[in-house]
Amino acid sequence: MAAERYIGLMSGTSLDGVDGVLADFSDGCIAVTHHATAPFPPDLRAELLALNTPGDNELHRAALAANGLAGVYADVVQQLLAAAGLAPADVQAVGAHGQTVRHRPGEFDTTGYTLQLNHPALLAERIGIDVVADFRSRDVAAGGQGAPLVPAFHRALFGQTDAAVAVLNVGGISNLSLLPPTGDTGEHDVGPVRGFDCGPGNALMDHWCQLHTGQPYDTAGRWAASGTVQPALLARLMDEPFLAKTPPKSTGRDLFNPSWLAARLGDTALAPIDVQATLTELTARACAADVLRHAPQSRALIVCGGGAFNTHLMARLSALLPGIEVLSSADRGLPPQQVEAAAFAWLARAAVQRAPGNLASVTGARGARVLGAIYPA
Ligand SMILES: Nc1ncnc2c1ncn2[C@@H]1O[C@H](COP(=O)(O)OP(=O)(O)OP(=O)(O)O)[C@@H](O)[C@H]1O
Ligand SMILES: CC(=O)N[C@H]1[C@@H]2OC[C@@H](O2)[C@@H](O)[C@@H]1O[C@H](C)C(=O)O
Repeated sequence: MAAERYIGLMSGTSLDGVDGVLADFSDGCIAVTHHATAPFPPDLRAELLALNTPGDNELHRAALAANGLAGVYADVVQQLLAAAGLAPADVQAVGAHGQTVRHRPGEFDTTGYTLQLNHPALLAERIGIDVVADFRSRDVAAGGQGAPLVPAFHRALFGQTDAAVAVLNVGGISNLSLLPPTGDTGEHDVGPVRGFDCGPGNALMDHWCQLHTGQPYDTAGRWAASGTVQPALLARLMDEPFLAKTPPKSTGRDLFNPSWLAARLGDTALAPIDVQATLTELTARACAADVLRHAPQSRALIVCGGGAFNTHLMARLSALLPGIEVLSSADRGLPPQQVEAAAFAWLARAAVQRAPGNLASVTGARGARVLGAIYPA
């Protein structure tokens, strides 16, 4: 059988840069064969971050930022082709997520919108491979949240026939997929896959760490681990209505941003190290509470996204979830930083095959929809 290769490109809400994977879907399997990354140039990162907040001359700035993003995406694709010794014609399509700068589904006129900056035409022009982009807007048009989209992929990759498992992605924002046992006879024996955004992942921790240590993130959570959780602050953070909201639900930097944190910190003078400890505890508690509320029967919690490298966060999740094995996705065959990019390779393939990519049980859309728009090479 001819090789069926797809590339997935993800740049998420952490804004740390682009992860790309080359995946081979021959024989119905998902095999990630190569991984490449590229950090954002500092100016581009600053502009993408700034575009998350209303500002002057946004249309012009967004268009130029999208050009810059396509350049970084193209570099990652070239790295993958070079590492694999492949030509553009050897790859069926590239799934390019784009950079979410606003996410307001179901708001305003009730349809609302989700906006991922991207320039798929420019990317197709640079790499000579079909590009699939704009994965979220069709689900929003169908009344859904447009996010999270990874649960269908999580099911394909991590679903077990004999046990319920949960998959937690800790990127800038955290999201959970709840996978019932697929059963020997097929899926959905014990209900549909569910999934939703839990709340903050690394975004607030990264912001605080950068502000007070100059480092982009708290490596292994060591700074947080040496601080003391502040109960009053934690209670104010946990009081956020989004955390208690019933799914379907999704969020982003529109809500969990430095202003949100500043409003809850108020004038209280706390040691920065203790705030970091408290922010890490917020992420751990919000995610653990969701597992216990929605899928306490889960046998395992498989953690992916960069947060899986935060040893302190992983230890807190384990402590808060007795009886549930908390493990990195690496222990189930795919390193944490590759899972989302692999999901967009998988979603690109779905688009090319005109197969639905969303799960209405997750996003709340009126039904299954083919996601994305194809820009031919
Ligand atoms: N060694 C580490 N120790 C602690 N945290 C880490 C480490 N490595 C990465 N991280 C965290 O992971 C983040 C990047 O995660 P990831 O690449 O999954 O984010 P993302 O793609 O922006 O995610 P999403 O789209 O899910 O929001 C970093 O910003 C940092 O907070
Ligand atoms: C609108 C948007 O970009 N959402 C992202 C974000 O990052 C994590 C969480 O919030 C999740 O809902 C989603 O990403 C993953 C890839 C998803 O759609 O499943």
